[in-house]
Amino acid sequence: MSVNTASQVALRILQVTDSHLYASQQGQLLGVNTQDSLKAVLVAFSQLQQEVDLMLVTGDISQDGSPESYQRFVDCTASFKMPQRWIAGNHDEYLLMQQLYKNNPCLNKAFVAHDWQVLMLNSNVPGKVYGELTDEELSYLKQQLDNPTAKYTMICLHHHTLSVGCVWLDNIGLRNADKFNQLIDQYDQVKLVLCGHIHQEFDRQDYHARYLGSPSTCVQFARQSSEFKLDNLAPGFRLINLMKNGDIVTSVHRAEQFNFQIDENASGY
Ligand SMILES: Nc1ncnc2c1ncn2[C@@H]1O[C@@H]2COP(=O)(O)O[C@H]2[C@H]1O
Repeated sequence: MSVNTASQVALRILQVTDSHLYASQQGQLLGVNTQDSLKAVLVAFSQLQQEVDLMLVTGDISQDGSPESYQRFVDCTASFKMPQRWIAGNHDEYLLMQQLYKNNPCLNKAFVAHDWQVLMLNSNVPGKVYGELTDEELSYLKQQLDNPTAKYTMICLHHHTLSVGCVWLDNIGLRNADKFNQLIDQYDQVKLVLCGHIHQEFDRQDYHARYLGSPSTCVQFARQSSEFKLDNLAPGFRLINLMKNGDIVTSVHRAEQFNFQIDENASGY
């Protein structure tokens, strides 16, 4: 068994996803105040006393697409000094995000840390719940993979690209996932595909890439459910260490101290 030491880590990441914030700080999703749950998740992260280099925010920052909801995310995370990188989810207003944060590196599409290249793809389709990578986005991906700036690649996008075993969710994943998966299968350097959207823990190895998904910072979806169903697991986050040798060390954590009562009869939102 290999032992990973700090000196072997290329990048330490905190993944925060699907916060679904509202303009109002009273905003609730299916009985959960989404600002309170995000704050509880951030407290749970702080209690671990783990240093990270980056906060990676994999979409659905906002539930209502309001400028105030993005400012709310900025305010909630202001005490954390690590850089942030964001992608848009289906509930986000991507154009608004680009306007609001046009001079902010949080929307940068690519960066390198030691031997890892990280690519941030936009799968948002305005007005739709499902995701899609435009031809332009797929060409960008291919161009980056043809001209790698580091030995290993991690790709982040909001929508999931493999079945997660929930029929209703798989119907609203990445619509052109086949194209995406066929493309990345040709590039051995792709070691990790990270998504949001699925509000549950997910971890699968497929060919050379590992596919990870994470709990939402608000409500959780029940695993292996064919229809929309909530789980009463606590909100959470994922830690990911990208190792210099290409390994990935990751763990999921939850804000177990957070008191909440989900609307168990909810059949959707
Ligand atoms: N009952 C349902 N059946 C299918 N989709 C739903 C249902 N309820 C909500 N949704 C959508 O499914 C999405 C899953 O994650 P989102 O948070 O993006 O937003 C959710 C809603 O837009």
